[in-house]
Amino acid sequence: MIHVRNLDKYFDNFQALKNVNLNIQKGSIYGLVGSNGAGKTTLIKHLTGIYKQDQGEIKILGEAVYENSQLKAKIGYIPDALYFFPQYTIKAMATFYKNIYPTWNQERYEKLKQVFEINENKKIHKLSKGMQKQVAFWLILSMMPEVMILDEPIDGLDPLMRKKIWNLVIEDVAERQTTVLISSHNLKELENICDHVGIMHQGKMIIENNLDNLKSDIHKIQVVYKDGFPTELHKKLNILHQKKTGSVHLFIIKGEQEKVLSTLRQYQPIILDILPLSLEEIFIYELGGIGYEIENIIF
Ligand SMILES: Nc1ncnc2c1ncn2[C@@H]1O[C@H](COP(=O)(O)OP(=O)(O)OP(=O)(O)O)[C@@H](O)[C@H]1O
Repeated sequence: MIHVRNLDKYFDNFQALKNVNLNIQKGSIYGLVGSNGAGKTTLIKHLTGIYKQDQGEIKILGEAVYENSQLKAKIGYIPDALYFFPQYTIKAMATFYKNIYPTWNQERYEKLKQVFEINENKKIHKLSKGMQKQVAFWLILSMMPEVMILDEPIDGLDPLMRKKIWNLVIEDVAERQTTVLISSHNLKELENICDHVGIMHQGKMIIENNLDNLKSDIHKIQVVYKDGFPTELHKKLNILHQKKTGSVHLFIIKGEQEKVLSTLRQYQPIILDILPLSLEEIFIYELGGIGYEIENIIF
């Protein structure tokens, strides 16, 4: 559905995107995460046809998106910095959308009034930041796009509204096989709704995978050995992080789970537990593994 191949983008001499690849299947909810300045918004602006790449290929529904207005009409986009026409009310903005997007669904717009509970005759620029985000979702959900691209979409929304909106997005994906890309620093929420994740850092896509596969390749393990941790294990395992509390060693180890466990078992541990690993932890340790200062990561 969305395929990006070897994408490069320069701003003057600065290379913001370096050989980026991205693949999103139809009906998938894809979480795009990364360190600050990694290139997420720049990538998204290519997917929405705002920027033209210097190198590489971008295909959405099999077509190039740049200067392709027919394809753009199938893509619903919530940018990180929202823009509405000055002086427009919600109703006027909805009419504008109705005229532009052939898939606009007035019935849905009317139904969603009950979810958002904002008077449609209000001028959008007079609404709070969070309410403006709600309006953006109200409009995008009513335009029934094939693809939704959401850049930091939940910033400024209260927890209840975030939950309501995610439910609407998930329902939409289930009913219509919408394809969704969400860029966010809120990894806890992304983890609950995404099936695939791409992690960016310094202009590169460093990992792209199904969330379950990502979790099956990295493990949090608590282990206790009678005579302390056998030092030779350091050579046999890909340890991304470790911490010792009393006799308990906590490790983040990359690799196939069975192999990791059998290696640890060779030295007869007294305790060997696998603990659940969150997307937030995967993000921290994967980036830590490529030399990014863990302390610098801002969520
Ligand atoms: N129009 C531009 N001109 C010059 N440099 C730019 C421009 N837009 C982005 N950049 C640079 O490209 C890099 C990537 O920026 P981008 O906004 O894509 O990052 P991001 O991953 O979305 O970051 P954040 O999580 O902080 O929002 C940054 O170093 C940024 O300064």
